[in-house]
Amino acid sequence: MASRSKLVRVLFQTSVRLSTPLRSYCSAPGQHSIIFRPRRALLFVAGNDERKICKIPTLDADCVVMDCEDAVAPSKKDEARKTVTRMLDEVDFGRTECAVRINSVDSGLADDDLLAILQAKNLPSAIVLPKVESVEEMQTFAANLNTAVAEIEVNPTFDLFAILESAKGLMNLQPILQEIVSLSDMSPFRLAALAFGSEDFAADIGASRTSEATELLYARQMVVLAAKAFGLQAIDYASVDFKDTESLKRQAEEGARFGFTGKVAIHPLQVPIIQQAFSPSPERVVWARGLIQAFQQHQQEGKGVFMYEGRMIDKPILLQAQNMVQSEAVEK
Ligand SMILES: CC(C)(COP(=O)(O)OP(=O)(O)OC[C@H]1O[C@@H](n2cnc3c(N)ncnc32)[C@H](O)[C@@H]1OP(=O)(O)O)[C@@H](O)C(=O)NCCC(=O)NCCSC(=O)C[C@](C)(O)C(=O)O
Ligand SMILES: [Mg+2]
Repeated sequence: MASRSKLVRVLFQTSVRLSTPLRSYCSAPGQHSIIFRPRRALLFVAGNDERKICKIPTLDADCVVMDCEDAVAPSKKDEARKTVTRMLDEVDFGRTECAVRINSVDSGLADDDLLAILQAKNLPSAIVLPKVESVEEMQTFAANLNTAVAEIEVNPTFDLFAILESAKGLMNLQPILQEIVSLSDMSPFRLAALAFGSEDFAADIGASRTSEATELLYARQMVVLAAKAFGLQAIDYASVDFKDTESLKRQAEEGARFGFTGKVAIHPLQVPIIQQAFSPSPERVVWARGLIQAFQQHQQEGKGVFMYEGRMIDKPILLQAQNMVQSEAVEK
């Protein structure tokens, strides 16, 4: 157990670090900044599957999520923790960001996951927390992460991706997110993304999954709304039929139109399709640049609203164009 003085030091240092302004890459109108790091495809891989993890540097994914949760059988949890910890130090993931999905707070396994992962010299930049359902769980998670971080020499700050995957979690979404944001003032994490766990969610509400995903519509839109209200990236569901690349393209493009900023991937085949769907097309970027220029010109002439390429333009459309240009710049 860490001494109280070390815990206080960690809390103080963490809050100092978190007061540093973050770069932003896009923002919803009148809302907070959303973090700059593009996370179009989050490629999951079982934490105990060393062969697949070693392939990650060749796959050009924005982010890999090494999983200690549902991709790992109960009897392999310890093996997964050890493999993930070793892979963090041994594999050069190149441009791919490293995240680790720990087990849910109520599983009783999350603490051991955290303690194991924090033994790595190269810590992951993000922790993925599944099955978020209550404010109390978030308090437990923050306390346990603070304790685990107090045991090590370095003072990391993790991006946190919360996964919403139950009816209870959906009903409690706003207080949960509020609690995470306020806990992050005193903890070594910063809430960065809200993801939707469609498979657990469908099981929880007794829905049957379809390719059109109409049964998920309300929950997905709630996830996007909550993410935008809290200035977070919004990560859409995993399309589990990975051989059906045509449906994946349609589903990913729909997610991008809904306002999601990325999508879970489970197979290498899905990565380029998802990343393409969540990148603005060159034509749209040219359109956005022209619009921004025209907007500035009209502003100088004292006009707030004007026509551009046959469409009425005002401030919200300008903000959407700015998002497009900025996200294209960071994805390069
Ligand atoms: C489906 C599986 C078993 C088919 O695996 P396979 O080996 O049978 O497939 P393959 O087509 O033969 O694979 C081709 C090559 O790609 C490799 N490969 C294949 N997949 C990956 C991968 N992910 N990362 C890196 N490499 C991968 C694979 O090893 C192989 O290379 P090789 O011949 O040289 O060995 C495999 O793709 C896999 O394990 N995917 C990840 C599954 C996973 O992590 N699931 C949990 C996340 S989603 C989730 O939990 C739900 C959620 C959010 O919580 C909720 O909605 O509720
Ligand atoms: Mg799940």
